[in-house]
Amino acid sequence: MMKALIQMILHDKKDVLLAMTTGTISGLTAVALFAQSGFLISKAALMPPFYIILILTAFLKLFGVVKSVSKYAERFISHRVTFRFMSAVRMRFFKKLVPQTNLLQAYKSGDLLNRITSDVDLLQHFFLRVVYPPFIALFVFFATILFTLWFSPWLALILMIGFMFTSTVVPAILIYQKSNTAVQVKNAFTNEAAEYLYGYRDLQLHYQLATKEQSLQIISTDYSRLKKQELNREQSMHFWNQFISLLTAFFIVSVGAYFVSIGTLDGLYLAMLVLVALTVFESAIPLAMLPSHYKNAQEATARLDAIAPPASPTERMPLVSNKPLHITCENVSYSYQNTLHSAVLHVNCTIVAGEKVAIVGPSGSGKSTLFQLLIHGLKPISGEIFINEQPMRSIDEQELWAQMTIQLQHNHFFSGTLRENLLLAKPTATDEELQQVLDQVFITKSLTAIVYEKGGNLSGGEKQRLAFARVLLKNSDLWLLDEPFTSVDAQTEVHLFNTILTKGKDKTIVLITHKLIDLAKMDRIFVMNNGTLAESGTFEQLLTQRGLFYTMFTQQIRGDKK
Ligand SMILES: Nc1ncnc2c1ncn2[C@@H]1O[C@H](COP(=O)(O)OP(=O)(O)OP(=O)(O)O)[C@@H](O)[C@H]1O
Repeated sequence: MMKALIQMILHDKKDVLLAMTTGTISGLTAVALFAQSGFLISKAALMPPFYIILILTAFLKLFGVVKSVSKYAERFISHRVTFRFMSAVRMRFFKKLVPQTNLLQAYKSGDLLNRITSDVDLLQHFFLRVVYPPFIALFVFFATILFTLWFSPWLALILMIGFMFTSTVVPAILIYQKSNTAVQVKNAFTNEAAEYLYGYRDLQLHYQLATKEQSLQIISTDYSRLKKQELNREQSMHFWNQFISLLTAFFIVSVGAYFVSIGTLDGLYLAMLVLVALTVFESAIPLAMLPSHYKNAQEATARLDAIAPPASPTERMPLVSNKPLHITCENVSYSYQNTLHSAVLHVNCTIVAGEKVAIVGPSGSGKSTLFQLLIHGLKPISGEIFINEQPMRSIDEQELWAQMTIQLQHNHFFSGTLRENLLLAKPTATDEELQQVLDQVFITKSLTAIVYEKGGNLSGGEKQRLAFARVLLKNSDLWLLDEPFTSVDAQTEVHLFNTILTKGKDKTIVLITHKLIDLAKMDRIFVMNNGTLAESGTFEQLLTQRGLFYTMFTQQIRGDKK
């Protein structure tokens, strides 16, 4: 991705060039300003005609103004490049991140948050502190060394040695010393903090709060210590830079004084050359921190790359068919990352348009995984799912989801009003329409009722009924519902199940459920077991078959009677 970062920066070639030019002008005029001051002091001591002093002072003013204006322009332009660059980085990252619906399963949420915020933000230093400071330092030093060469090759050599030390030796030491640990510890700290916050209530109930707090405290102390070490290292690098600059000035004074004494250098220029040497190192100050910023950027990009592998280059096509949708699974298998067994294995099935299919099976048999595959939340590891003969993976996702009405096991509710949360499913719905669906799902709250973030003030059953209200509002031709009423009381559940059948009379419906009693009303039942589609058929067929469905059904009936 480092190459990609450079390419993103180069999108703004004109501004990059302008920032470098203004930065170089600012560096050069700073040197010229001090050179001129040194020269003016020496010249004034020789009592030249007044107009000479006047001209020299005018130049001093000119350099001062140019330095300030060019510095301002450099800051302005370089930050403009950085803002555009950051926006491109964020867009690139989010474009890859958003389609990966299973990210929270693969990463801890604290870790993910760290990558989204802190890793992306670390890259803001990439242009400002890594890419262009070396160019400016190089130009300014090169011009200053040439300038000094005009007066004395030896003094130019001293300046060059000083530059070599400050631009290569000091940063090289920093590269050698910098380790990855601070980033890793920071990550561990964020993870621990996120788990502490999410699990606060459970930890409290199990008397484990103090233990967790202790481990959080230990990681936090480790992190602070490492940050302090990093800061110390950076400060020592600044110190060495300053030291080299003063040492160079010292050698220039000593060697220059010697040359003046033997008459190979005019004493008039000595103060000027010393001030030049002191000033030119200012443009090298950012170089001390360059390796640290470079390494940070490298680590951040590696972490971002790890989470967001390049999107598959396959072109997504629109859903071409305008016939009612039917779904076909051909030998579909899926296994989760870092697991040995398949959650779904060699599933073959067809769901024809208008059909009502229930997917049932023991807990952990692969129902939800198959559901996720059907809604394109997961992509099969092998096999293919077709929508009207068109491979699902080739269809534009937005278009696909526009045709599907999906109710997940857990649905999100945003902080706002009930109305706003319902409009998500149908932005054009009138209040009358919204009120109607609320009545159909037996919600008595008003449309203006406040909903907390994540539906914190709603009961489990209310959340499910509101999610179902969204289904009724969206009302596309294909409904996919994953255990929609597990938290709803038995009587309301029967009503809502009937609503599915009446309102979805002409729809294709796929319903995952544990409740087997009412399934006679469904056209077909798929029975999952250990990831495979063990049985399929109508309610009567499956009962006559006396297989897994029959066993589950009789057990459930017995359980209900007890
Ligand atoms: N994110 C995940 N990472 C790894 N394994 C997973 C993940 N999600 C599910 N599994 C595993 O995949 C298998 C199928 O899980 P799935 O959730 O599809 O079952 P299910 O039939 O829907 O179960 P339930 O009825 O309890 O919801 C199980 O063995 C489960 O442990």
